[in-house]
Amino acid sequence: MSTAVENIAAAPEEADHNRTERLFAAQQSKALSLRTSTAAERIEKLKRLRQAMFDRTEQIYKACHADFAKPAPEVDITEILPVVMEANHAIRHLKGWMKPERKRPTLLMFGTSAEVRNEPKGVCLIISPWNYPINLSFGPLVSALAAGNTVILKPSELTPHCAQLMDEIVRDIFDEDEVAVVQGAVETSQHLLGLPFNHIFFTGSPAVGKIVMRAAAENLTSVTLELGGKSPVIVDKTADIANAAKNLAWGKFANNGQTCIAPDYMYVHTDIVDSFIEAMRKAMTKLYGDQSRMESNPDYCRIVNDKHYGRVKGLIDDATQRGARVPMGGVPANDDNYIAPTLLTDVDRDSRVLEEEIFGPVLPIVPFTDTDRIIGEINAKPKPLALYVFARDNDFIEKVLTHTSAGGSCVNHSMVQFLHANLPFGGVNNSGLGNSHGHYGFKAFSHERAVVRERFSLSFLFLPPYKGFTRWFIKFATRWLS
Ligand SMILES: NC(=O)c1ccc[n+]([C@@H]2O[C@H](COP(=O)([O-])OP(=O)(O)OC[C@H]3O[C@@H](n4cnc5c(N)ncnc54)[C@H](O)[C@@H]3O)[C@@H](O)[C@H]2O)c1
Repeated sequence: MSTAVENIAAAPEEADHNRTERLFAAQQSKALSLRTSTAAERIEKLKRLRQAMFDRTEQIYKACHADFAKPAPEVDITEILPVVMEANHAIRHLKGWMKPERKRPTLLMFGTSAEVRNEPKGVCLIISPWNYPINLSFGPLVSALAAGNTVILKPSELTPHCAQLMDEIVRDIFDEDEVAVVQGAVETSQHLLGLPFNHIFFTGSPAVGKIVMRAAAENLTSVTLELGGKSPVIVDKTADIANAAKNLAWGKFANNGQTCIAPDYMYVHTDIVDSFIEAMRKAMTKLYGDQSRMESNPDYCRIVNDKHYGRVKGLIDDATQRGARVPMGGVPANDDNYIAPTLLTDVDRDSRVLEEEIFGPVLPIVPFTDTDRIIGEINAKPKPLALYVFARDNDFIEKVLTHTSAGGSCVNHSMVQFLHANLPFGGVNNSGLGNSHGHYGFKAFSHERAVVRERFSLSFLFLPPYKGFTRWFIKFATRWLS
């Protein structure tokens, strides 16, 4: 049997618009019948998707490796596990999530009963990025299906082997009027954005997020935007340095730093900068072996393509030309998009590496002594997707958390907020809009419909003619019943 990985040459560059429109129309009518779908029916679909993750594990490894040399254990942790976890969580809780939530009447609404019903939004579009191609496509798909929707999924064209494999998986386990993959690049994406979807779930850069939101506005389509940006780290002098280095080395260099919530730049208290760099060196050697042999370590993946390799190398070059030092890593001559795990110090404040989202294995270190000053600097930038703080001093931690804003945070760790199924995952302003994961993901793909049932309320007393008792009652209600 030929696999998706072998078939990749057949993948179209842009989708056939006629097929896309046929799919959309078919899904519109299917979505109507799915309004009455039961928890058991939805759970059966989630189980199919979960099973595919196990049945296709070897193909997923191959596709991720072909796209950016992603190591199999990292595929397990960051592609397969999150999808299986999302599915398991939804399967466990879906019945409860689907139940209408009863609401107690307020004084003014005495004599009514009320509930919030979570109804499916309808036909949903999921547009995903390349950096966790399977996870960030099938994760939202779990939430969309749990909420009873139909879905068109547009994966990234930059990870074509994964896109082709997902197309094959979806064709295998779903009817296309329920779930379909539409492959293609920018033109395909923009054509899809012109259709009147009921919800768009987009994961990608803030720049494209704005394009998506503008297109959605044309149809007043609701959006969830999972975006990116520069996620700061603060390492206080009270931090457990070895622990901070270990957790940051993993958080930063897993997936080669191509993670939306990767630590982007780091404030380290001046008193501990030298020992922190030494601890990072040790932590990296422990995780990925000796620096000189890291290039051949199969656990260390690659930059996705030449364009991004050139971009990340350009950030390092710009910083070093402005006087930055490279205490660890750098860019050896090579032809396979390898950049060593790199630390930068003495970085000029105007360097591009401190301005643009790095999205690669480069970590600039900025020493600090004045906490208020760095809080001010963080608040002067667009709100980040993640902010990490390492300290033993609880007052310090509390100060950082209360005086900054971020999509999510970890204290004394990095990245693990993504794996907590009971927490919302999302950004704020420039880093995103709305949430995903677990119950929050289910809500993103549901419309919360308010339903009031009249029994014996006093609302008839508001009806005209507005004279005598009615006038008195309106004033009474405004003062005492509102
Ligand atoms: N918040 C999150 O959960 C999350 C997760 C992963 C990545 N990200 C962010 O995504 C970015 C990296 O991913 P990327 O490079 O794939 O992002 P991207 O925005 O370039 O592309 C994302 C998707 O949008 C499509 N697209 C690209 N240009 C488009 C256009 N002009 N019009 C319509 N569609 C277009 C692409 O085909 C792709 O499917 C980073 O900024 C990262 O922080 C965020």
